[in-house]
Amino acid sequence: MKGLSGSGKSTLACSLGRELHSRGKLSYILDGDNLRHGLNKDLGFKAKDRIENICRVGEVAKLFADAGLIYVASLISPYRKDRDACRVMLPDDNFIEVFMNMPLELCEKRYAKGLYRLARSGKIKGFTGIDDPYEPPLNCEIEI
Ligand SMILES: Nc1ncnc2c1ncn2[C@@H]1O[C@H](COP(=O)(O)OS(=O)(=O)O)[C@@H](OP(=O)(O)O)[C@H]1O
Ligand SMILES: Nc1ncnc2c1ncn2[C@@H]1O[C@H](COP(=O)(O)OP(=O)(O)O)[C@@H](O)[C@H]1O
Repeated sequence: MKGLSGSGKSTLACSLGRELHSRGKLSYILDGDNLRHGLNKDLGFKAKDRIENICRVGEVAKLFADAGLIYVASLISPYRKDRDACRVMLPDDNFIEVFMNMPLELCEKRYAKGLYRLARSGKIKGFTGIDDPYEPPLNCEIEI
């Protein structure tokens, strides 16, 4: 799942995880926001750190896929180049890119964490969708 904050990535990832569980499939959700508390806690939001973040999640996803698990990666993943690098890293039938194509205004309205407000007022710099870019995918399998 890729998309702006508030686009519904985590919500959909959780629903999918529950559905897979109910069908007896072993799955794991790799949520960007959560991984940033552990595996990726040394990373910030400058382009270089986001690239490293996405690369690491791609590597973990590869391990999960090798172990026969279904992974659901839920990250903003704003740069096309890094998403495409993950696509190359993972076998074709293991990679379904889902783009949560929600208008920024709707994301901003739904987002409960208050970060858009801080970004709008300049208290947070480099917030995706406000003063950091989001490059929409050109070749995703699913667009919502
Ligand atoms: N500057 C800036 N830009 C974007 N997002 C920010 C920023 N600072 C903190 N946050 C919080 O981090 C969450 C996104 O982390 P990700 O790992 O998915 O981002 S990325 O893929 O590396 O771009 C994101 O949460 P969700 O999008 O709701 O998961 C934000 O809560
Ligand atoms: N399909 C939907 N319709 C209405 N509200 C939604 C939908 N999906 C998510 N939400 C709500 O929008 C907010 C942001 O969703 P979330 O999954 O946390 O987004 P993200 O992980 O992309 O930041 C949450 O309050 C969530 O309950």
